[in-house]
Order: sequence, then C-alpha cells, then structure tokens
Amino acid sequence: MDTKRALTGTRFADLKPPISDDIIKALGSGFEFCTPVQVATIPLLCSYKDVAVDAATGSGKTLAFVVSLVEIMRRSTSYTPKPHQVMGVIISPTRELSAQIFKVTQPFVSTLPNVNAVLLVGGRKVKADMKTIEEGGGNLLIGTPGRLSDIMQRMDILDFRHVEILILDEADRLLDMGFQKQMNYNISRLPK
Ligand SMILES: Nc1ncnc2c1ncn2[C@@H]1O[C@H](COP(=O)(O)OP(=O)(O)OP(=O)(O)O)[C@@H](O)[C@H]1O
Repeated sequence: MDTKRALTGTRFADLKPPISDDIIKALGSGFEFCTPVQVATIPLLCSYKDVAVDAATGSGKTLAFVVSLVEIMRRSTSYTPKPHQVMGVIISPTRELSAQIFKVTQPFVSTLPNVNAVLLVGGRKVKADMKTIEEGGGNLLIGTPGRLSDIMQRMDILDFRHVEILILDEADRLLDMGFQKQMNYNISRLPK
C-alpha cells in the first residue's frame, strides 16, 4: 500500500457527525476506511470549522474536502437551491487540478438532485462558460482564480448570498502564483 495513503481503522460510515447514507453509498466499496487526513478533517469541516491542511500528495485531501462539501451542501437550509444560487466554491491553482477535483466531485454531486457543478478554467471561451451557467445553473463552482473572478464579475445572475463552504486547494500556491487580486475579489463576493 502507498504509505502516504495508509488507512486508519475508522470507516467513513463511523465518522461523527455522521455522513449521509447517499454519500457513503457513492463512496462505494473502494472507499470504506478513512486516511488520517480524512479522519482529522471531515468531522471539523462538517462542523463548519475553518480548516487548514498541510498534507502530502496522495494523502486523500481532495476526497476529504469533496465529501465534506457535498455533506454540507446536502444539509444546507437552502437545499434544494435555485439554479443560480451558489452553495459552494472550490478554487485551485491550475486547470488540471480543477478538472481533477471536478471529476472527483461528480459521483457525490450526483447524489444531490437539482445541484449543478460547473468547471470554470481558462483556455476556453468565457462566453461558453457563461452560456453553460445561464442555461444549466451553477450551484457548485470549481475553478481557477482568474476564470472564476471573470465569471463572478460578468454574471449578476449568480447569487452568492447562500454560499456555505469555500475550499482553497493548495492555498499557498494560489497566493504564490500572483493571484492575490483575483483571490481578494473572489472572496470579497462571498458572505462573511
Ligand atoms: N479513504 C481512501 N481509501 C482508499 N483510497 C483513497 C482514499 N482516499 C483517497 N484515496 C485515493 O487516493 C488517491 C489520492 O487521493 P486524493 O486525490 O484525495 O489525495 P490528495 O492528497 O488530494 O492528492 P493530490 O494532492 O495528489 O491530489 C486517489 O486515487 C484516491 O482515490
């Protein structure tokens, strides 16, 4: 086994506060026991605590925040959301990482009827992203700082008043890479 991903004896199904059955089902048989990072962070995130994680690659960090985020969205009082009501935002420093996170969220987001996740990264036409959001909504926005701030500035239709959770993946890189201006803007649009 990959030592960085050595599993604990704690099952996802044993975590407190408990994770919804639908999410446990979506984890499937491949993900029964938590990694140390998951045991340490999922209960805190699901209790609405601010959490900073400094963990090695492959430690299960992505799954930890994805499971927590979907659990929080599920519990939210605003669930079921209107199509343009944003409930969660995940910002990561590169297109590839954002795409990878988007992929990991899919089976979990699909347990929430009427919740739409959108991938917002550079390298494709911003108008196409706007059309996707206009037509399909955007309850969970996943992307890079520049494209996210671009969309936030252009799209008044998006309602950020009910955002429940903000994830900054690789926060140190997000700030190192000269995204301060966009990050400040993005965060300024979210509820305190
Ligand atoms: N509890 C678990 N049981 C088995 N496999 C797991 C578990 N958690 C994560 N994994 C697998 O371990 C790999 C790394 O997980 P993940 O991407 O969440 O880690 P990470 O720390 O975010 O890594 P990176 O920073 O490299 O993206 C993935 O293939 C994921 O499916």
